[in-house]
Amino acid sequence: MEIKKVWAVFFSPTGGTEKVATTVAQVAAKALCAAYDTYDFTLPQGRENEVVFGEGDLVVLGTPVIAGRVPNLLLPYLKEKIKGTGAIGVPVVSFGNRDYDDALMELRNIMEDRGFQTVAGGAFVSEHSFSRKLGAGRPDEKDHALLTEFGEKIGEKIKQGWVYSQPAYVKGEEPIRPYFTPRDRHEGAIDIRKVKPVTGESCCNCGICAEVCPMGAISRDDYSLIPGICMKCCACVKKCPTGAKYFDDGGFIYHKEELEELYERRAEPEFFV
Ligand SMILES: Cc1cc2nc3c(=O)[nH]c(=O)nc-3n(C[C@H](O)[C@H](O)[C@H](O)COP(=O)(O)O)c2cc1C
Repeated sequence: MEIKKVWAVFFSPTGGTEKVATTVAQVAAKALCAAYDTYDFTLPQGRENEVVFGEGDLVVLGTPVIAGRVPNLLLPYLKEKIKGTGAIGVPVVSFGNRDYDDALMELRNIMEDRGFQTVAGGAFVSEHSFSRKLGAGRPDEKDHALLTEFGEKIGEKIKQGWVYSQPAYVKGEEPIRPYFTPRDRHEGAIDIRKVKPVTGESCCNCGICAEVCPMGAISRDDYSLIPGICMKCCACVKKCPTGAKYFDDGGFIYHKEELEELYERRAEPEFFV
């Protein structure tokens, strides 16, 4: 099977998933002596048109893990606008040092349904969207060695004459489990679905927050207003040059602090080739 082009295709509000998908795809392209290209569907304009891959393409498709799953706000795009038509697929997810639960298996299943022939899959750690502590500095040198090993193994597997017979094995449970729910001290569910960041006085009206919001949720007339849906990806928080955007919701802060406390240990990437 000849691979002509290896693609890194990703949704990456704060850059972790992009690092994961592009590193794996670049290494695999080199191993297969194939061309390399990227497709970024982080911003709303990147999700307007259909993207069709086909025979001769190897697509490394990456999303962050949200509540142990593929981000539900991306499902319409993934299930309607990305087509595999026989391309080889590699699902990759990046998670913030807690766990990836069933996200990798869910992404593999979506790729299969969209006509990709999955050959491998992997879950890698990046800094957690909510935090500067959780997964800080990840993917680091040790992660890069594993990302490289994964990309090389994909190349080797295909060069050795791999022929598709069934979806790639990845870790996860089927049926896919429900979304991970944060809990308070009394085991009550913390519902952060409607929570949105607030804007402090240091806002200098540069508009970067509105430009980087993957949901196009921030008003272009008044950057302190968020009329659209917020997925809490924290692109606006982490990319604000003056630190003006932040979350002040009690449930959100409790959950973030609890994550930082409970998941201080180093989670390791896992890949399946
Ligand atoms: C709403 C939300 C839920 C998340 N849930 C999880 C989770 O269940 N497990 C985990 O380890 N990380 C979780 N994360 C962290 C992201 O998966 C992680 O930071 C990811 O690398 C971000 O990708 P990006 O840098 O490409 O934006 C969550 C992030 C957000 C915004």
